[in-house]
Amino acid sequence: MHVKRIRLINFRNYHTLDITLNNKLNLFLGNNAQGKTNLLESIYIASAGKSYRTNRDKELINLNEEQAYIGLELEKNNINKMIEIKFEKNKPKRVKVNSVELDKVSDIIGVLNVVIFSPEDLKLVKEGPSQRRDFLNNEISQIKPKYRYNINRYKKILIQRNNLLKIMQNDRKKGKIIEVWNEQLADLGSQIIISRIGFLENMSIISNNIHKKITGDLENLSLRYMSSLNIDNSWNKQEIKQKFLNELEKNLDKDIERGTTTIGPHRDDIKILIDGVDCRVFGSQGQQRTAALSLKLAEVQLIKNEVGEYPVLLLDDVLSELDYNRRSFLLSAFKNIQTIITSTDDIEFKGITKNEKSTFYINKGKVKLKK
Ligand SMILES: Nc1ncnc2c1ncn2[C@@H]1O[C@H](COP(=O)(O)OP(=O)(O)OP(=O)(O)O)[C@@H](O)[C@H]1O
Repeated sequence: MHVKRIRLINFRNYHTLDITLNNKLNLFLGNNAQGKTNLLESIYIASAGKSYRTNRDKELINLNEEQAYIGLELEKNNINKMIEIKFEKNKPKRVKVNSVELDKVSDIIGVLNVVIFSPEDLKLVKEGPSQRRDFLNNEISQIKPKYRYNINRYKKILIQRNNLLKIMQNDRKKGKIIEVWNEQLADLGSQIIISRIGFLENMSIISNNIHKKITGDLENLSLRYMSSLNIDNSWNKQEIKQKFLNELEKNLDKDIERGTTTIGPHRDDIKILIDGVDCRVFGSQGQQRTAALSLKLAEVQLIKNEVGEYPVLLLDDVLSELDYNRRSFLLSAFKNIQTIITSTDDIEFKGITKNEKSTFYINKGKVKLKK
């Protein structure tokens, strides 16, 4: 799939933008704070329905304006599609696909698949568990819309259960309804865990293949789902659900005392192992970055396997963060994928014809194509 055209009106520091992209490589060059990341963000929003930088849509509207617009034309499976998103201050955003308004913004997920890679992602291995959970949630949602639904429902029920736990701190009798929340949490939670374990099994094989190529066959990468429920990863849904219910009951006193649910998929993590050793604890900084790169690239392959087409790859100023070997690998691995790269400095690409590359200059929210 590829993005053909992007139109922006009053989006962040863009007043009006209308550009046609190359099917292969697009390089956006500009100094700091000119609008490079803003442009990638607009493509990401057309894919996910929301930004990865902020939850407040009004920040996306130009500071001096009341409304903003993202219009994106794409081709997927040889069919043209048009995504349009309108933002208005103090109103929910509206999303249209081929001129038909969607009931729910999240229904946009899956129309355009993108993988975004920024310097922050290189910290995926090093950072705390919430980053890795976000990674799982975002990636699985792109492939399985039902997963997104389950996660959203789970989060809502978790909030209700936690509110009840706080009420129970003063009056335990008021907690009769907790069993209803436990049942729903365990039902959705077990589905979420099953999806994550399945996803990681695939991801482990693909990311290891990539990791071996980057390291010249020197290292083996593997991934393991680490559940706070102490389950065996081979268990079926019913077994996980029963264990979750038992653990919720067992931990009730602790949960009431803390006013929060202390176990469940919202507390789980991924262990990233190099040659069987936990890379987060024992890996060098270089190994952690390579592992993160392997995971991100595996995501691209996984989407291709599930959706049948490669996603669009967005590289936000990430090339300057990689050494020569990793950079060459990244660029050669995905020659046939539409790639949109931002950078402050010009980048030399080998083996790419003139027609396969477009270079744009960004200056204060204005974009010019290099002739
Ligand atoms: N809602 C908004 N209205 C107007 N300007 C905005 C808005 N949001 C962000 N900006 C401005 O957009 C500019 C460009 O931001 P962007 O993050 O795209 O920079 P960049 O080109 O990627 O720079 P860097 O190389 O430093 O990452 C910033 O100066 C920022 O103040």
